Amino acid sequence: MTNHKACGRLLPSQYETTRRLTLRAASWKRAITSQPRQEDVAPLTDSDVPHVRSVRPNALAAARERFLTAGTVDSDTVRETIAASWRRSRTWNVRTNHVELAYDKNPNLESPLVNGAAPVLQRLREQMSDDAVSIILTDAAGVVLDRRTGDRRFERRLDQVQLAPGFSYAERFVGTNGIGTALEGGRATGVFGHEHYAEDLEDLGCAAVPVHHPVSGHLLGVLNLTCWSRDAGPLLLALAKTTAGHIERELTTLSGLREFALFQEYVRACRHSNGIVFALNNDIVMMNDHARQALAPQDQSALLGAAAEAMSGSKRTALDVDLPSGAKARIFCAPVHTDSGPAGGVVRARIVESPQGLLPDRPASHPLLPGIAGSGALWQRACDEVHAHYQAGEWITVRGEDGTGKVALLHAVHRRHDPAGHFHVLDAAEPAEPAEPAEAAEAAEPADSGSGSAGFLDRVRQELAEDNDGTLVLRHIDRLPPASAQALAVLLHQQRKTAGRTGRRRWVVATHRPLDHDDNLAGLLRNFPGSVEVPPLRHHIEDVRELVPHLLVKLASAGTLTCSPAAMRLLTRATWPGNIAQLREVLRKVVRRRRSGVIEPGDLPPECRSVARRVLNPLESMERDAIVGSLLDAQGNKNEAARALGVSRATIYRKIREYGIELPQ
Ligand SMILES: Nc1ncnc2c1ncn2[C@@H]1O[C@H](COP(=O)(O)OP(=O)(O)OP(=O)(O)O)[C@@H](O)[C@H]1O
Repeated sequence: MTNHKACGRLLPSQYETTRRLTLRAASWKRAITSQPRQEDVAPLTDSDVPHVRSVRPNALAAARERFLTAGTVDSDTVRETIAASWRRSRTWNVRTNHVELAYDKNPNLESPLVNGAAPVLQRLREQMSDDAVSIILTDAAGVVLDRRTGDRRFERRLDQVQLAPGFSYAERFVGTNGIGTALEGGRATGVFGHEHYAEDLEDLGCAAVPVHHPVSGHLLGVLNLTCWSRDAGPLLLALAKTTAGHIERELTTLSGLREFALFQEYVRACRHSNGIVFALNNDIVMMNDHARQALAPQDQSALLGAAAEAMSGSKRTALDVDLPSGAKARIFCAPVHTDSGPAGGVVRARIVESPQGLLPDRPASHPLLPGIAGSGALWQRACDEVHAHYQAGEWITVRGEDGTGKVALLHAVHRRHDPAGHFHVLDAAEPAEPAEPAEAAEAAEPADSGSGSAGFLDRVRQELAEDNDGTLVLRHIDRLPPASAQALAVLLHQQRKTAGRTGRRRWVVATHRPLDHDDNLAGLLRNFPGSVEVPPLRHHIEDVRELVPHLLVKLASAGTLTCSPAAMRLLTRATWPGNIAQLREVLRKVVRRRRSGVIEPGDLPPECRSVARRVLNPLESMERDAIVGSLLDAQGNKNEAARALGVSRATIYRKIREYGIELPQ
């Protein structure tokens, strides 16, 4: 154990040395106020500000000891952020008594982050003069890229704990610490003294703030300030936030110049080519219409991947790429440079071979739909059918279990053709707004009393009366009482007649669950000549692999959250009775606790733990549904269910075991 650690442990009075703290605080205040645009500093929240000053350090040390020996956390002493990080550190089996890290001898020191941050770090270093504070920049994996320290003794201390260029301070290697915990939580984080998981770090205080790309929002790295724990305080975090803000502003300027240069080259290439053109760098992809039409999504990804690799050599390159569809493309990559470094590159591509023989630039068979994910056969069929009905202007019903993505699919088709057009959803399940008692008594139709359907009919009437083109979705029409369904049928019938006369084109779609019998809705359904079925998620379970990253990007916004193979295995084996809506809800719960890093099985809520033993193909999951349905009809009597399905008793027992079917007693 070093002397410094001994100081941190044995001399708690040092924590209270206000004179020294005041001196440091004055120096940091000077640095904060001398930075331009001070008004941009984000306000400190309770959870940002360490309360280690109000908690006695030996109480914190005792709380840490209790956690390490008994696994219990004293919530009065330990902040929730720290307790959560301690638990993660324990799951990763991080050593508590010694810091020894892997060394990356070639970290990327030419990245836009390093270039953009350099002048900001230099400015701050000059303002901090000889203070024992280290200004540290890491990449998104926590690998230290740049470290600037005024005080030699303090610098030697950081070398001892390998807080030095090339070493990763990710939580999974070091446990709770400013850099790693800020990366895990995706937010500004201070970690002070005994809050560190590793004993070696308990004499240090760190304030770390994630730095994001100003255009893509991707996490680029972390700006971290480290000092002796006894000197640390809320101002350290304020200064770290200000500095991270300045780095992001530098990046905005640099990336604006780079992206503009890339855009100019892209437009030039599009003008001179009537084929496929891409432009890309680490943060953005531009693609012409020809590329979107001619290539299936998986072929686009393969081409982009090959082009990105080819351009890492920063020379003009031509190469042939085998695509997942079986086609072969020839790509020509031209890197684009600016004074401030590489800006990406422009790629022109030609399909030179296709599975059917020579068929250049074969159009993609499925339309690309914005904002949704999924390429499983049943899901694609639903997409194609809805798309075809939209193009024909034919009114349809879209049926499917709750949360299968009916409205999401309609919105995507609408956006593909008419992105600026009017898209309106009226929900029959939504309660009516409360009316004034007198009005309500007058307005209520006898059959609708007590339901929200009167309000729904009014909203439909009002929407139809407005002179809009675009798309109108009537959601959950199966929840309407019979009289309201009839009234709606009359309303829509009149609308169709009027539209026929005036030629006004509004696409009306109704969504509902699968119907056992449609007597109540028969009149209403006659207004919709077409009908499309959206499959339950378990029938296109392979799409979970596409849906998870897609939904995580939306839910975690700024953070970069990925799913480990083990967690993905659990997600693809769950049965998802609530379909995509349930998957989204599960991921939302995960994101609430973790904004970046990797999702492990332990991060998933319990509903994902009871799963089939393997991924079922669509046919198998339909078979499982049929068995479950008939078991439910037969109140769990397996013989009766087997008879109804026309299979033997042995078969139904085998299938129940194979599919892991469990019915409530
Ligand atoms: N293919 C998809 N890709 C991405 N997100 C999707 C997809 N399908 C559905 N979602 C998301 O899942 C959630 C539920 O989808 P949506 O509301 O469209 O389902 P629904 O079938 O219309 O629901 P309901 O049965 O309640 O009417 C939404 O947040 C939606 O954005």
